[in-house]
Formats: sequence, structure tokens, C-alpha cells
Amino acid sequence: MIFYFLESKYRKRTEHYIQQYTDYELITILGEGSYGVAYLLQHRKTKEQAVLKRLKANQLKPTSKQRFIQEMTLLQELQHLPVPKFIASGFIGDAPYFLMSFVDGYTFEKAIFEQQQTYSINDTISITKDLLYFVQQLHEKNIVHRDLRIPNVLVADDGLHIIDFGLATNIDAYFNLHGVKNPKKAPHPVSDLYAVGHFMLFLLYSIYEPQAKKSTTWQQELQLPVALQHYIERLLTIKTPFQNASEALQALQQLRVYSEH
Ligand SMILES: Nc1ncnc2c1ncn2[C@@H]1O[C@H](COP(=O)(O)OP(=O)(O)OP(=O)(O)O)[C@@H](O)[C@H]1O
Repeated sequence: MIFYFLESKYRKRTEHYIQQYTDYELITILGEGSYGVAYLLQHRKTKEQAVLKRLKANQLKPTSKQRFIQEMTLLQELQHLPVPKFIASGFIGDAPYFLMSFVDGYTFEKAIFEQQQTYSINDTISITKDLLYFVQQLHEKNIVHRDLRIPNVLVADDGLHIIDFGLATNIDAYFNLHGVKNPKKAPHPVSDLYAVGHFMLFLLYSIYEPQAKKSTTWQQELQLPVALQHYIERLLTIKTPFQNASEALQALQQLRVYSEH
């Protein structure tokens, strides 16, 4: 309850801050997660849009602040990649924030669940190649994103953009994958490859028509060409995992699927 009041106080404070101390107008709240709030702003003169991301009031403990600052630092290190452009940072009261460019596009979550967009096998493969190309470059910088979910991958006119580096971290070269059942949070390349596997399944399920007979697994439901199923199983570590993103990308480039849904 106390955090509810604190957060509403921070909302007002943020609105006041934007009005008084920035060159932007507040347009709307774009999204709110468990740890941050993203505001859409518009520059008063240039009319360019930007996003202000602020740490939420219930997350003002040192560990969350540190994570937030790390997210911002990583974003600045990755400016050569298709990520939002870093503009500025500061504090609103005790809450750190940063300002970044607005990606004028839509997330895959929105495309699939709100716009009912469908993705064929070929579409999925082509989009995944772009995503893996990004992942490959990210891993070359020794960073894993660890949250490559459909709400964090956006499509704009100039291609894919990746947001939300809140869980990103440096790759731990000594991390032992042995015995790790769910590699989602591993500080290891396999974490992003695993997420790419799930990303592909979300796209492929967009063309799935539920059958009367109850199926149990995605393999049974989707009935994908064998090579593609095998490929996704490797991403999901059900079969021998790929060593790294380059190997996964190369394998996808060589993948031949003969049946098209
Ligand atoms: N630079 C941006 N351009 C366009 N939209 C953005 C941008 N940054 C954030 N958004 C939108 O705001 C939403 C929330 O942003 P973000 O995922 O960074 O916040 P979060 O608090 O970390 O959320 P979560 O806890 O759900 O991961 C995103 O899903 C996206 O729709």
C-alpha cells in the first residue's frame, strides 16, 4: 500500500520534472513493468519523440538502482547496434532515469496478440536470422541480453530493434552449464539462444490452428519440417546446443525446409 502512494507521488514528480527541467512534453505512459515505467515524450521544438525510463518507487533499493544504472551503461556501450539511442540521464528525487530515442514500430507481442499478425515458416526464419545477427554482435561485445522476449523485440521500417537491457550482463566465461535445466538466466550465450528458440515458437504459433484432438507438445502441435524442429530443439537445449550465436546463425542460413505452411 505504501508503495502505491509512493509511486503515485513519483508519477506527479516525474510529470513536473519533465515539464520544468526538460525540452520535452509528456505524451503518455508507454509501458510499466515490475521495475520501470516508460514514458513517451515529444521534443517541444523538433517534435522528435523520445522515451524516458524511470525506476519505480518500490525499487529504490541499492541493488535495483545498480541494475538500472547497469542497463543504462550497457545501452550506451551498444550504440552501434539496433538499440534505442541514448540521450541523457539523471535522477528524479531518488529515482534514476534515462532518456532514449523512441523506436517508431511495434513489438512482436503487439503484432501477434493485438494485430493478429501471422508469420509463415519462411517469415520466421528470415526474422530469426536478423535477431541472431544482433545476438551474435552482442555476444562479441561479451554481453548477454537474457530477456529476448517478444515484448522486447520491435519491428520498425528499418528492421528489428532490441530494447530493455535490464537483465543484461557480461558473459561469464567460466559458467558451468552442466546440470542447468533452465538456462534462461545463465550469464552464458545459451541464455539468448534459448530465448530465440521461444521467440521462434511464438511466431510459428501465429499460424497454428488448434486441432480438436488434444496435443501435448509443441512438436506434436506445430508439425514442423524435421530440420526446423531439430533446429529449435537445439536452441532450446533439448538436443545438442549450439556453441554460440555464430554457429546458430550459420545453421539457420543452411537450413532447408521443404514444406511451407
Ligand atoms: N525506446 C523505446 N521505443 C519504443 N518503445 C519503447 C521503448 N522503450 C520502451 N518501450 C515500450 O515500453 C514498454 C516497457 O519498456 P521496458 O520493457 O524497457 O520496461 P520494463 O519496466 O523493463 O518492462 P518489463 O519489466 O515488462 O520488462 C516496452 O514493452 C515497449 O512497448
